[in-house]
Amino acid sequence: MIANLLVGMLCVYLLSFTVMFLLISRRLGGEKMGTDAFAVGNLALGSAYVLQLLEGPAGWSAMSVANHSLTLCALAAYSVGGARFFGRRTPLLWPLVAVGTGYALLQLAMHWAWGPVARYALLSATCALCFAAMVVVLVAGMRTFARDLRGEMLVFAALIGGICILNAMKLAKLLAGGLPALDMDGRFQMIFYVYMCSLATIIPPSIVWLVLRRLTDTLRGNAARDPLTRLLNRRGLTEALDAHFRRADACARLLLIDVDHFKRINDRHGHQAGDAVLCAVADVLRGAVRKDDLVCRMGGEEFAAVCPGADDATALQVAERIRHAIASAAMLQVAGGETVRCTVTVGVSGSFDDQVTLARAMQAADAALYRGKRGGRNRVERDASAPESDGAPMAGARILLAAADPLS
Ligand SMILES: Nc1nc2c(ncn2[C@@H]2O[C@H](COP(=O)(O)OP(=O)(O)OP(=O)(O)O)[C@@H](O)[C@H]2O)c(=O)[nH]1
Repeated sequence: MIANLLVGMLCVYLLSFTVMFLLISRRLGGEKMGTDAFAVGNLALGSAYVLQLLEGPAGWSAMSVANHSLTLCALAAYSVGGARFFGRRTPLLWPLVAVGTGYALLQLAMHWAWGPVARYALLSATCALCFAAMVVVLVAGMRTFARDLRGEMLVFAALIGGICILNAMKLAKLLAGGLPALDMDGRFQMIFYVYMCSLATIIPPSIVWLVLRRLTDTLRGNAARDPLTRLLNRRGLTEALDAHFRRADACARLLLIDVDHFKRINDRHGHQAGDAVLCAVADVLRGAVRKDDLVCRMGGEEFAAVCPGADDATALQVAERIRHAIASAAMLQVAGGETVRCTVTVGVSGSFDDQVTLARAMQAADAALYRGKRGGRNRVERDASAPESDGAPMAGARILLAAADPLS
């Protein structure tokens, strides 16, 4: 009686979360993060338990065969949901049809060859194996595809490990005592369904939490990135620098990088070509800086690179590397075979070590950049007010570099 009540509660949990997952997946539109598959999984498992309530004591009936097949389909749907959550394009419909039909035929064969106990034992053994495989995938995922969700994967692995053990115990009981082991008033079935109810209470909201976490991470990432080039934007740079200054008190230097005569590229080749050139510049910048440097699009055709821990000499080297890399790169091939090239002028600040001194560094780099523009473009200028420290090899306040301007 109590076990039947628990199964009834299970049906309510599972079916209400079916609706919840469906609503979330509709709301998410394109990137559903597996919520559609989780809805199908819950629907299949909820329906299986409804059939179990309707079919009465364990035995042979079409309802029981459908119940076992739906249970297996639910496991397949949850696996597909998990794979989709982690970005794998996994089909849902044909695996479910294959699992459902294949398992129904297998049940018939088992029942015909070895009788009803074998059919129930097959379900417990298959479930135990599937859950064990899920635990292995979750634990492996903690080191590979789900490194950012270690805690969550551990909790899922522990919960699923529990139901795996209970299924293995059910198998042992069935093999030892036959169908009476599945008596719904027995102690074991009570424990089994209390555990299942706990799982149904904990796992679906945890999946909703995972989806929420992914969404907020994506939103935060989008708010911190420039949509055209996917470089950090000003806000992303400020946040990244906050995090850097919290971790280390080493100073940094700022490079302001402005594409020369960018308006001419737009005017000559169109705004779309201009956008493509900005993306190509962003790619060159990514490749020209060191691993720990931050690259950002400040807006328009202006970019910035922050070099944490760099002294004057290093910052100037990075600036010159960037200038040279951009000047030598073919940015875009336009109709008629013409190659679009561009140059940049770079203003290098003195050192800064927090947000307040960053604002000053920004002004100084901007002033240096302005001088570079007035001085003919395609060059690196350093902050004239900053003392030449750290053995910087610059003799004067500025370096003027190969100034052949391909656009002038
Ligand atoms: N294609 C494209 N153009 C942009 C974007 N943002 C700003 N621009 C254009 O960039 C041009 C910047 O022009 P200016 O500020 O005169 O600078 P410039 O032509 O690069 O000249 P100097 O900086 O003095 O060398 C303007 O024509 C803007 O419309 C963008 O996202 N895409």
